[in-house]
Amino acid sequence: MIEVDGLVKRYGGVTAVDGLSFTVPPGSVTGFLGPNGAGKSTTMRMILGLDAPTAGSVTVNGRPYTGYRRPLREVGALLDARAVAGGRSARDHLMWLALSNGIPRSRVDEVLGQVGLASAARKHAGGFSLGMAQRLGIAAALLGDPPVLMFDEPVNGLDPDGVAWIRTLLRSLAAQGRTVFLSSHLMSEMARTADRLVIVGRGRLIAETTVSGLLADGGDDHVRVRSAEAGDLARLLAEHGAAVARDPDGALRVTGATAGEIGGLARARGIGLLELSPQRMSLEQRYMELTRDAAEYRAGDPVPAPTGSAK
Ligand SMILES: Nc1ncnc2c1ncn2[C@@H]1O[C@H](COP(=O)(O)OP(=O)(O)OP(=O)(O)O)[C@@H](O)[C@H]1O
Repeated sequence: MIEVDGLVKRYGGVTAVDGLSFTVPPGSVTGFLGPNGAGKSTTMRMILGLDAPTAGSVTVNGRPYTGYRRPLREVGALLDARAVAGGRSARDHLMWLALSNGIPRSRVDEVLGQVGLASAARKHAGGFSLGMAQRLGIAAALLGDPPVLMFDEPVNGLDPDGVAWIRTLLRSLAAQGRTVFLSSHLMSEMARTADRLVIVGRGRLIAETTVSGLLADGGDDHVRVRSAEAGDLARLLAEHGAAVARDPDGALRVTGATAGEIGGLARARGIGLLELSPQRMSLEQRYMELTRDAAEYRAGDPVPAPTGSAK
């Protein structure tokens, strides 16, 4: 369990984290989401005691991370896959970590096998591809068999096989009852990996929810209906208490009635339908809507087509 309480971090005039409170419970994968610059990495560094909070506190299984004598046995973390001394072999790197944390040497070969690096164990980590470096970082996180695991953007730069492998690994670690916390700015990735979501923007909490909860809160569900007798249908639906608006292409945008109810009313009145489709806001759209005001950098309007260009 990770408990973040009123956390604040200021760097000079920049407030990177601004009164953040949330909980990461065991037994599930919790995604930490937010646009670039939202304060995710800063928060993760404070969880690991690599940065001191300006205010507030954070505990891991009830104690500050820095209070643990053998921290790798409590929390395994991958913050920056490239932060491995390049001259060492993968095996030596892990061996050094194991010895300094009182972890049996036999764990080194175990975790190298688990992440698929057994055949590269004696190669210099400095020559590793990004995917291999990510795997080595994950091996280091798993080394102490810790109950809490934390990963900053673990799928960055990985090929689809690597992404699928990490997803399965994270889910199995959570299924074993561990606390799994990972950051990403990609909602699509989180939707497939996380159960719970902590969404931040400009250092503040925007939502602490589940993937299904976020979808259910969408609030913009409607039914799109097209008919050659759209005017009659719109009047009929309004008489039955539905709200009807027009899309630019002439389709009706109906709220307050299900697709089944609309179809039933139209059939009873002999009105033919050309299209009847329930519309749900996607997780990605919902996320964009929530973080719209929090994005630090946002693209401007699309570049207009040159005038007089052929269509
Ligand atoms: N050491 C530092 N000194 C000054 N400002 C910093 C420092 N570290 C982070 N910041 C600033 O704090 C804010 C939050 O940065 P942080 O890296 O935590 O965000 P993030 O959510 O991890 O972003 P990204 O998705 O781009 O990695 C940013 O405005 C960043 O410029």
